[in-house]
Amino acid sequence: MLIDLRDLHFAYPGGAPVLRGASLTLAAGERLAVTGPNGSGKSTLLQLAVGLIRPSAGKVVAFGQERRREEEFHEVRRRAGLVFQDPDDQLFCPTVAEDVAFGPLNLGRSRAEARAVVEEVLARLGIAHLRDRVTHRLSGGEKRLVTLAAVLAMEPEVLLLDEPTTGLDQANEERLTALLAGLPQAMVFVSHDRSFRGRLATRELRLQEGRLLS
Ligand SMILES: Nc1ncnc2c1ncn2[C@@H]1O[C@H](COP(=O)(O)OP(=O)(O)OP(=O)(O)O)[C@@H](O)[C@H]1O
Repeated sequence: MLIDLRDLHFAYPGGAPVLRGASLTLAAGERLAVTGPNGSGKSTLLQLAVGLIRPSAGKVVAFGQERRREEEFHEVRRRAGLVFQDPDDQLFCPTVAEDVAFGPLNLGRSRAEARAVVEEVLARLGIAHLRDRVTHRLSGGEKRLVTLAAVLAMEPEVLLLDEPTTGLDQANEERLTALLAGLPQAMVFVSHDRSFRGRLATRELRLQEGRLLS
């Protein structure tokens, strides 16, 4: 099992419980869709999986080990790439090329290697033309594709995607669906888009009243 979330409980400070015994497993080769009403805790679940927040009860097991401390989650975040729901939470460099190169450079790749990865990933996503653009001036859909490029550039073993098609036009949604369907990585993706889920998911879970139901 790549990711194994066991009986997670979670509430934001001062808030009502969001998760009340949520469990999920992700095996190699799976593309698991998570659905559920607005505010049901789907983004919260992805953030728990990579340790950006910690459960009040339950276990996060990732890549064969239980993860509790911050250092234990560093490895999880290297191996499982999270694409945030809001691209502005993810992009922080002046230009697209710098944002996409940041991960590979941080993982110890040389400048030349990082540049090659940037070119390759941008081409795969059909956004080579955005390479030298100023990130914060991109459109919503363009930003989303750049966040995906930034995560794919790190070649994670698992992808965690929070509403990856929001803001994409039909052509880009088609391209993204084909790209994701062709990737070898297991993924968990949150999506309200039924047709996208239908085309990509190998399994679907619904988050309701704090628990995941199949
Ligand atoms: N940082 C935070 N502090 C306090 N409450 C939060 C925070 N983030 C989310 N919440 C609340 O926790 C609940 C779950 O939020 P979450 O974003 O996980 O839902 P979601 O299922 O992803 O929703 P959507 O489909 O609208 O994206 C919501 O009620 C939300 O308002």
